[in-house]
Amino acid sequence: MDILGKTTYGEGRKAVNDLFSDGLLFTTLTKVGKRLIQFKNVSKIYPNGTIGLKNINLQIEDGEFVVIVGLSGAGKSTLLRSVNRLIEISEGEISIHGESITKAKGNELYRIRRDIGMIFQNFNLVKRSSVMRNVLSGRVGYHSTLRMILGLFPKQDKELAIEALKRVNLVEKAYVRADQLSGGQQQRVSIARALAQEAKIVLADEPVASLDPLTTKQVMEDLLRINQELNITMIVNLHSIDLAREYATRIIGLKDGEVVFDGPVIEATNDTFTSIYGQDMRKNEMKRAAK
Ligand SMILES: Nc1ncnc2c1ncn2[C@@H]1O[C@H](COP(=O)(O)OP(=O)(O)OP(=O)(O)O)[C@@H](O)[C@H]1O
Repeated sequence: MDILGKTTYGEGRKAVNDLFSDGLLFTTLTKVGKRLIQFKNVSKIYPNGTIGLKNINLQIEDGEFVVIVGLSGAGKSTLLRSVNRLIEISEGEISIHGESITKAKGNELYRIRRDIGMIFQNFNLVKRSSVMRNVLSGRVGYHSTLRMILGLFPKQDKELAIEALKRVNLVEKAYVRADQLSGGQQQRVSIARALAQEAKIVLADEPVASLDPLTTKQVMEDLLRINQELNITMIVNLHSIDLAREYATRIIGLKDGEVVFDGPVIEATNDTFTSIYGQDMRKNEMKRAAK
């Protein structure tokens, strides 16, 4: 059976067709070409001397669903946040589709970042604003600051925001205040914000860490659906081995700032996870799964 399940997949396909017929996301989808994220000899040493990353060399291809796993403190957030320079690396270079984000300045940096959406554990929404306003904030990179302060979003942006909300099944909440939604719904609003941004890459830093199992599944399914249907590259930090196995096409295991495993999900055996997490952690996870 398709991993998405027949119903959601069918609905998703219909949404894609609708978007094409509206012409809304047509430009976005036709712009999609081959992209990749490349880490060359990347290290990060924090000002207090802590090593965050040690000589990372990676290449992530267009459309991959990469899950980064590792113990707390292994360097997952540092790796993820270095992609869009939320964290500045100390050595090496990161390039995106052949352009160095490490060296980019001013408008060039702004333009590269516009293609990268970010999803946080705590959702990072403006809680007192409406869902719609939060989703529209994904468009700020496309307009002047003055226009954004005045909230003057063009009609096409509003249509894009509505389509993004439809994709995460939240269109009926468009004019509800963000803090009136459940945690899972708020996370799906942040996914819609990344869609409205027309991000080509989504970085998700522990996106389900504060959610219950059912909501976790909904959020992971949304991420998978936009990965598969819009070919948006996903890089997701997760603590759960089971979720990594279920959703990733590729798993990167980090330990003490170094890549200790990098391969397709099928090659990530129990021994692989034991080497990343240690014996006790792996056993705990297996016990939980058996319950
Ligand atoms: N701002 C900082 N200053 C100093 N050290 C830091 C800073 N941020 C992270 N570190 C350290 O860098 C290392 C990697 O941290 P990072 O947050 O990337 O790990 P992680 O795998 O994401 O952990 P978790 O799963 O707990 O979020 C850890 O030793 C951490 O203590």
